[in-house]
This record gives sequence, structure tokens and C-alpha cells, in this order.
Amino acid sequence: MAPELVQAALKPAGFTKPASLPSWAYVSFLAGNGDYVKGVVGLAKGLRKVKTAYPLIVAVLPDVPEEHRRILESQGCIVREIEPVYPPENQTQFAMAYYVINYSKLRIWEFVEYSKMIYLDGDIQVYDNIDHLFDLPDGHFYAVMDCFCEKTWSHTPQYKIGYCQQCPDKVNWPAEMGRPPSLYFNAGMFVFEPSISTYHDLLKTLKVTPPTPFAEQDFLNMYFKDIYKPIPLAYNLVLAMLWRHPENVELDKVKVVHYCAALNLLIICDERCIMGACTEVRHCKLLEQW
Ligand SMILES: O=c1ccn([C@@H]2O[C@H](COP(=O)(O)OP(=O)(O)O)[C@@H](O)[C@H]2O)c(=O)[nH]1
Ligand SMILES: OC[C@H]1O[C@H](O[C@@H]2[C@@H](O)[C@H](O)[C@@H](O)[C@H](O)[C@@H]2O)[C@H](O)[C@@H](O)[C@H]1O
Repeated sequence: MAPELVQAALKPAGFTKPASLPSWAYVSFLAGNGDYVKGVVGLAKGLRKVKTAYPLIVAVLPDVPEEHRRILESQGCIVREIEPVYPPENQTQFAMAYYVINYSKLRIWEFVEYSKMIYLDGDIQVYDNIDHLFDLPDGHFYAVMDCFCEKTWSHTPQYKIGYCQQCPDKVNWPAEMGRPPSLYFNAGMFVFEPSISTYHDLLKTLKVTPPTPFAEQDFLNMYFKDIYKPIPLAYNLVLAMLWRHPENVELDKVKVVHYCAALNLLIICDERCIMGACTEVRHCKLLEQW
């Protein structure tokens, strides 16, 4: 779909809650007994603050303790336990060792009581209502394009030559390296349609797909390549964009911020010290944390 059509579909309609809400929902993913539950609580609070009309489902692995599940339910979340999904045995070095558990995100395609869902990582915060994304035309996979400039991408040819899809004209893709990479999305936020047939095909395809450094993100990019439609950066501002491609960031239009794990910077601002994005980028000093 032409970008202008995507833009048109993204215009927030005059929001009136329909008599019977369509079967749409937000969904997040939680594993382990660590601090990610705090992120998901923050996400639930953020969605409530922007007055979303739809529920937040949290797909939890069996290792999420009862206490954390109760906390999520006290925040109005619908908690659904899922079984882990593992990729085929392989010696792959994941970009982050724990990424292997992120393949379990694939279980959300089984949530077919919902016709359309918006997936949000637990380290994401929503600052503006994005319910209008549910109105995007069916039959596509919508997500924001990622950036290849962080060290976590150092294993890739694009990182090695300084190519990034966020600024494709800065370093041209050399002809001798074949075709440039297809548009590649960040899998921390996406709009999708649950489907049992797609769910079974995802798992079947995973069984014969060797794991790669960005785990299920690489897998989803490969699987949905033909129906992927980029949506504006405002819907998933990966923090690195603030210092890698500030020219692409219109802060006042940002609706969703993604506080990625590879963020190894403490952003200190004259007025306050925060971990994560800062709205006054010009005040910030970026410190290499470690
Ligand atoms: O120990 C973990 C690791 C990851 N996650 C979930 O998986 C998502 C993706 O992992 P992460 O955010 O670390 O990936 P990033 O986008 O930061 O690379 C998180 O946001 C959480 O929702 C989790 O619940 N527990
Ligand atoms: O398991 C793979 C993960 O891949 C992605 O994280 C990456 C990606 O954003 C890179 O572009 C950043 O450089 C990096 O820091 C960050 O960790 C998804 O956000 C996450 O949900 C999850 O799918």
C-alpha cells in the first residue's frame, strides 16, 4: 500500500466507542520472575492513561510467578499462560543470550478470539492513543523499520559497511554485495491478525529454520516479508534512533517509545536523570554506561 494510504489510514478518527467493540486487543509477552513485569505494568498504565478502548492480554511463560500474575490482573490485564517455543538446536550466537525465549512470542498467533492485535514488548511505553492502528487494512503485517547502527548489529554486513535502511543514501549498497537487505522491522511492536493456520505454519517453518542472532525478530521478518508494511517511526521509537538518526525523529509526533535492552547509555538531562528516552534531547549528555 502506498505510504500516503498508510498515512491516511493512520489519521486518528474522531474516536467514538462503538456500541459493541470489535474483537481487537493489545498483547504483550512476559517471561521469568525478574523486573520485566514492571515494564508490563507500566505498559498497562500507559494504555489506560491514553484511554484505549481495548484490553491488554499478557502472554506469560510458566516461569512467571503467581504474584506477578496477580499484579498484572490488578492492573486490568488478562493473563494467559503459554508454553515456550524453542528454535531448532543450533550453535547460533544470539545478539543477546536470552533472546532464545523471545521465540515464545509466536504463541500469540493462537489468540484467535481476537481478529486483530497490536503486540507491544514489555519495555515499551505508549504516550498517545494508537487505537486507530486497528483500522489499518487487513491482510498485512504492520511494524516500524529498525535501525542497524547499534553494536548488536556488528555481526551483519550492513553494519560492517555502515549501511542503514534509516538513511539508505548515506552509504550506498555495493553492487558486488548483491541486493540490499529487504525492509526490516523491529519486532517490539507490530499489528497482526491471529490465525490458527498461520500459527501452525509459523511453528512448522521454525522447525526447519536455523536460529539467527535476532531470534524471532529475524524469523518474523523472513516469514512476513511479502506482506510487511512499514508504519511511521512515531509508533515504535527505538531509543537508538535519538542518537543514530535524530534527523528522522519528530519528537512531538512520537506516540510509542521502545526502551531497548541494548541501550547501554544513561541519558542525563540538566533538569533530571532518567533511564531511557529524554524529551529534551538537546539538554542530554550521552554517557557510555559500560
Ligand atoms: O527475561 C525476559 C526477556 C524478555 N522478556 C519479554 O520479551 C520482550 C523482548 O525482550 P527485550 O525487550 O529484552 O528485547 P529488546 O527489544 O530490548 O532487545 C521484553 O520486552 C519482555 O516483554 C521478558 O518478559 N523476560
Ligand atoms: O529477540 C530479538 C529482539 O529484537 C529486537 O530488539 C533489538 C532490536 O531492536 C535491535 O534493533 C536493537 O539494536 C537491539 O538493541 C534490540 O535488542 C526486538 O525489539 C525485541 O522485541 C526482540 O524481538
